[in-house]
Amino acid sequence: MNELDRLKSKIRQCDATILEALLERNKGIEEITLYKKEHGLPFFQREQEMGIQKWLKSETVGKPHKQEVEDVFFSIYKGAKKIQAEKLLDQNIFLIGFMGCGKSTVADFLNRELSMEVIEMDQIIAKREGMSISDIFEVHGEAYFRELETKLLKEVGSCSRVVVSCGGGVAMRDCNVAEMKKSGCTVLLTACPETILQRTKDDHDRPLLEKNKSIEFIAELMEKRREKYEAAADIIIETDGKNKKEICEELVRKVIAWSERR
Ligand SMILES: Nc1ncnc2c1ncn2[C@@H]1O[C@H](COP(=O)(O)OP(=O)(O)OP(=O)(O)O)[C@@H](O)[C@H]1O
Ligand SMILES: O=C(O)C1=C[C@@H](O)[C@@H](O)[C@H](O)C1
Ligand SMILES: [Mg+2]
Repeated sequence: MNELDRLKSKIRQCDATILEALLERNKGIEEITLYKKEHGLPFFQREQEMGIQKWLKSETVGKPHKQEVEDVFFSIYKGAKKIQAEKLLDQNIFLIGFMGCGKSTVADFLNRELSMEVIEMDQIIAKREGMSISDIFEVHGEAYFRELETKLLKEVGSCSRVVVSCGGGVAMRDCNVAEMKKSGCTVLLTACPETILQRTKDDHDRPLLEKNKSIEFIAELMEKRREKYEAAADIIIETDGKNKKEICEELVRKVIAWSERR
């Protein structure tokens, strides 16, 4: 064996070692996820993740190719989140509910903690149309916007394991509800009018609320919508007084239970 072949063989040996360790690691992630699921333990442990990252930083101090090594580990950590998500959920998650109930917040958390892809319906529609939701309402009217929502939901049907942060009015149309139920679980987030007002009072991108920021208006619109929201929901989660981690823990548990009941 010449020198070059010997060096190449060393690299191949390293690859085999990395591969074996990675497969073993991934298996460990699956086992931990199942253990947590079976024993009702929390899925989201930010402190633990911070600890792992701290360990990595301390281990790579002064080592060659520090950044490259860290990049690989971050990719492994992200992959581990995906493995966790695959073990826990096997359908799309449609987050529905009144403006400000926390759909985008919950979607963002699931993206960060389980590496789940997020579809922000309002954002996608605004980008496609090249104008804000408020402008779409003003220029083309609400009916036009509602058609765009239905069209987008049909497209989402071909995705798997995505989190869809729906527009607040999506559940009002029966055809939308039927579309969501074809590929996933509909999760209704609720909050009382006082909480909604508190959460939305400083924003200006909700045309239906813009000139109506009062408990009375919110309570009335919420009441008008309640029946439709509840009929559309596979799962309901009350969000008042809960933080996003608590809501997402509840969400994952309830989606698993719903999925097992089916
Ligand atoms: N559980 C919560 N506790 C405290 N604040 C929250 C919670 N959930 C969301 N918020 C805050 O409330 C505001 C509205 O939340 P968010 O944008 O997620 O609502 P949304 O349901 O996506 O609204 P929209 O239907 O208008 O898109 C944000 O400022 C967010 O940080
Ligand atoms: O509740 C609603 O009807 C709406 C909620 C927002 O997400 C936007 O989709 C739009 O402002 C309409
Ligand atoms: Mg939102």
